[in-house]
Amino acid sequence: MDHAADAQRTDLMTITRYVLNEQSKHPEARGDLTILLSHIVLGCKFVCSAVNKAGLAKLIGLAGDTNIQGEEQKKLDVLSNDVFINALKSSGRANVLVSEENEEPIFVEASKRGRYCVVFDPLDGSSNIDCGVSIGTIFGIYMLQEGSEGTVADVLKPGKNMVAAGYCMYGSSCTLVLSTGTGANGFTLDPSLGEFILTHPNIKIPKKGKIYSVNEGNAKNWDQPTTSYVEKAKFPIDGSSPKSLRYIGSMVADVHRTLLYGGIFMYPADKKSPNGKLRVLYEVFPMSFLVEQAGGQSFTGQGRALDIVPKNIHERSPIFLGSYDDVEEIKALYSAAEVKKE
Ligand SMILES: O=P(O)(O)OC[C@H]1O[C@](O)(COP(=O)(O)O)[C@@H](O)[C@@H]1O
Repeated sequence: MDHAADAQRTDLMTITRYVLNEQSKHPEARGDLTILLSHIVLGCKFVCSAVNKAGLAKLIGLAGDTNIQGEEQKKLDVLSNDVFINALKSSGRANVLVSEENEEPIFVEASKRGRYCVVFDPLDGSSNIDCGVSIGTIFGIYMLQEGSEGTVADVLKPGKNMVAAGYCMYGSSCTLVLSTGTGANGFTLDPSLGEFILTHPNIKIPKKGKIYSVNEGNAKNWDQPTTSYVEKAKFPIDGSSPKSLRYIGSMVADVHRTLLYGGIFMYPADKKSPNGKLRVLYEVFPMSFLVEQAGGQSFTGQGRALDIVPKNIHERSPIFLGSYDDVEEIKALYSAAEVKKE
């Protein structure tokens, strides 16, 4: 009998146990973050089951409204948004909420208010919802500033101020990747237990990758550094093999692959959208936080993504994130372009 394997098989590290262990290192937080995260996890489990049975439950298709981004809302967008808002409110630990689907911040009523602010994209990858391709939920968590009762100023802060971030991918398996500032860990939902179990401890992104991920359909509008980077990836001049292009069109799925396999994911600025497409608070920041925790880096074309000080809650930014060396390459191309301008 292989006792070690048995011990490992029976000693389940659930996400709750993991967060409780993390939280024990911060007694001042009184378990509040654990309670908040357990409500986010509940929301992910609900959305996972809704996504899995979307076709059966007539949850495919449009809801009939348009969100602040000008996007037609999908039924699952609206359902996921409601689930997370209610779960966060009922946690009693949330104060200011920012959702991709809501034009204004949501201020939790005083009786249920807590010390955390949550920014989230309830269902990312909308263009892939109806065809069953991997989609996900993205979230970032800030603590209220000292003495604040909870205002939008508590979330218009650099991403490096976040205390935790994560995403949950609804794909062939349901995987939640989380960081509370001490590394990034992946948990897979065991449907038979209804529990997220630690399956990817202490994720370390490969220092250099063989994959680049970008919507090449926008290539004609790219700036020079992005064009040069993709050109080099396809036609390397140093005798190395060309990189492979992988693009799912769901940021959660593209970043998840990048975290595990290495490489670079980018949504650059272009002539049509000079600030890129992806939103700083609930897409760029959480993903950049996780990538940095896994040993990679995240760049905007001008600087470190987590140093951005957002001016509004739906602000967009170009993003280049992934393996340390790959992002270094694109940073070098941007600084060379800067030198040329001078
Ligand atoms: O279709 P495009 O322009 O390549 O954009 C794809 C990107 O847009 C997104 O779908 C934006 O997110 P939403 O679906 O939440 O609006 C990202 O997941 C993805 O990386």
